[in-house]
Amino acid sequence: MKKLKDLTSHLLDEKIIPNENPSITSIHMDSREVKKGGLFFCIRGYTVDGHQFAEQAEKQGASAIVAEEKLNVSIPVVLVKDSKRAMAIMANMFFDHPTTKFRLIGITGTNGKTTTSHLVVTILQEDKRNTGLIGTMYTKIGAKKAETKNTTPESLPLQELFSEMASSQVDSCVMEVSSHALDLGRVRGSDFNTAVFTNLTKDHLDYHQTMEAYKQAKGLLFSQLGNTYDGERKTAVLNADDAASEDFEKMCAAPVLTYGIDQTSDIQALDVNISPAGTTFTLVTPWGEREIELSLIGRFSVYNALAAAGACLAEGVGLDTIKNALSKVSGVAGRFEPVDAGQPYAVIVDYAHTPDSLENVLQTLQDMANGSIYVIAGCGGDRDASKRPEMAKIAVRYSHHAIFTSDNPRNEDPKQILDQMVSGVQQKDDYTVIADRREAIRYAVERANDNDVILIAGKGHETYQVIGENVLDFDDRKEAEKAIIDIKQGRQ
Ligand SMILES: CC(=O)N[C@H]1[C@@H](OP(=O)(O)OP(=O)(O)OC[C@H]2O[C@@H](n3ccc(=O)[nH]c3=O)[C@H](O)[C@@H]2O)O[C@H](CO)[C@@H](O)[C@@H]1O[C@H](C)C(=O)N[C@@H](C)C(=O)N[C@H](CCC(=O)O)C(=O)O
Ligand SMILES: Nc1ncnc2c1ncn2[C@@H]1O[C@H](COP(=O)(O)OP(=O)(O)OP(=O)(O)O)[C@@H](O)[C@H]1O
Ligand SMILES: N[C@H](CCC[C@H](N)C(=O)O)C(=O)O
Ligand SMILES: [Mg+2]
Repeated sequence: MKKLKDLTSHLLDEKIIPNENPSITSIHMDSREVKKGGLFFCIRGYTVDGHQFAEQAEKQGASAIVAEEKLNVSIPVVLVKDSKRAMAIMANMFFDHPTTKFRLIGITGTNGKTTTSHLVVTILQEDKRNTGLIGTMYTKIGAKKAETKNTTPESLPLQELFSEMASSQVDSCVMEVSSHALDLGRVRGSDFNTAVFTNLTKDHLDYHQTMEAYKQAKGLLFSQLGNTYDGERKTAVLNADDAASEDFEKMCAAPVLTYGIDQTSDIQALDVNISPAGTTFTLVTPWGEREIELSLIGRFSVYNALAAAGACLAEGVGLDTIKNALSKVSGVAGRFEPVDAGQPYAVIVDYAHTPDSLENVLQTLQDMANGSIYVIAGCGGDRDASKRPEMAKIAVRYSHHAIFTSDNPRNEDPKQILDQMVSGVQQKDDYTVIADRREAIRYAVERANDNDVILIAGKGHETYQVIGENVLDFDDRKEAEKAIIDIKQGRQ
C-alpha cells in the first residue's frame, strides 16, 4: 500500500503538500469512480472542470485530492501547478513504474499506426514473446481484448493498464502514440525502448493548428525516448522517405535505424512488386537480406512492413522470424478489408480518413482495377475541417464516381460538412451527395457491374455512427453485405 508522500516525492513543480500523510489505496481521475481511500485528481478538461467534483470525491471517501486551486474540502489537498502532469508522475509511482518491467514499443505518425502495431505484435508473437497492445481498436493482453475510448489513453488508465500487463508477464508492449497524447502529456513517465515513426501528412489541424506544431508533437516521442547509456537498448526507427524524420533525428539522443523505399536507408525495400494478390520485396538490413511475401497490398503496406521489421530488429528479433511472421499476416480489421457476399465486383472497407490515406488506397485500387471505381467517402464532424475539400478532390480524382456521405457527424450539421467537401470539387466532376451513409452504400451497390470496385472509406472497423450525442449501430461491412444480398434478391 502507498502513502500520499510516496507519490508526491517526485513532484518537482511548484506545489504545496499537506502535513497529513494518508494511505492511498487507489487513484482516480473520474469522481464517479472514486473509492474509499482513493486519491482524486482534479483535471481541467475541455468539457468540464474536474475541480467541481472535489466535494463529491470527498463524500465517496477519498483520502486526498490533487488540484490546481484551493478547495472547500476537509481532506488533504496537494496543490500543484498542473494536475495532469502531476497525475502522470504520481500514477507511474502508484503502479511502481510498470514500463520499466517490459519492453515498450511506441508507434507514432499520421497513418499506419494501427496496421504497423499489429504487424509488430504478430512478429513478436512469432518470436514467442508475451505481448500487450494498445491502440485505436482495443487494448490486448495476449489474446484478451478490452475496449478503449482513446487510441492512447490518459496517463492514469495507461499506467494502470501497463501495471496489469506487467502482472500478466507481458514482456513486450506495442502501442500507438497519438499526437494528442504526446501533446497532452498522456505518455509522460512511460519508458519507451523503441520509438517508430510512420509518416507525417495532414490531419488534426483543428487541434494542432499548424503542421509545424503537429510535427513537434509527434517529435516528443523521440525526445522522450532518452538514450542507451543506462544499459537499456533504445532505438528510434525512422522513415527515411519522409522529410520529418530529419527533425526527429535531431530531437533524439538514441541510436537511429532508418527504413525506406526511395532513399538509401539502413532497412531498405528493393524490387518491390505489388499485385492484387499481395506484395513482394527484398528486405535489405544490416543483419542480412530476406525475400518478403505479404498478402497486404499497396505501396503503403511495404512501408508498414518495413517499419514493423525495423522495430522488431531493434528489439532483437531474427530475420527469419520476421519473414515467417509477415508471410502469415492476413490483414487488419477494417483496413483494406474485402466484403464478399458472392457479388461479381469487389467491395473494400478501409479506414482512410485523411487525404493522404485516401489517396494511397485509391491509387492502389487504380493500379489494379479492371472496371470502374466507386468511392464512398465522408469526413468526421468536430474534427479538422481543412481536410474535407482535399479528401473530396482526391475522391473524384482517383475514382469514376464519388459518393460523398456522412462519416461520424458528431455535433456538426452533416449538410455543412458535405458542403465543405463539395467546395473542393468542380461541378463537372462525377460525384453524388447522399448524406445517409446506408443509402450511399446502396446507391453504389445498385450501380456496380462485374469487375468494378467499391471503396467504402473512413470508418473501417467502427461498428457505430455518431450523430449528435447518439451512438447508433453501424458497420460498413454489414451494411454493404446487406445491400448486396437485398439488391441481388431484387434483381432475381
Ligand atoms: C479533446 C480530448 O482529448 N478530450 C479527452 C479528454 O476529455 P475532456 O477534456 O473533455 O474531459 P472532461 O469531460 O472535460 O472531464 C474533465 C475531467 O473531469 C472528470 N469528471 C467528469 C465528469 C464527472 O462527473 N466527474 C469527473 O471527475 C473527468 O474524468 C476528467 O478527468 O479526456 C478524456 C479522458 O482522458 C478523453 O477520453 C478525451 O478524449 C476524447 C474522447 C477525444 O475524442 N479525444 C481525441 C481528440 C483524441 O485524443 N484522439 C487521439 C487519436 C487521434 C488520432 O491519431 O487519430 C487519441 O489518442 O485517442
Ligand atoms: N503507411 C501508410 N501510409 C499512408 N496511408 C496508410 C498507411 N498505412 C495505412 N494507411 C491508410 O490509412 C488508413 C488507417 O490506417 P491505420 O489505422 O493503420 O492508421 P492509424 O495511424 O492507426 O490511424 P488513426 O490515427 O486513426 O489511429 C488505412 O485504412 C489505409 O487507408
Ligand atoms: N482517430 C481519428 C479517427 C477518425 C475516424 C473517422 N471515422 C472520424 O470519425 O472522423 C479521430 O478521432 O480523428
Ligand atoms: Mg490507429
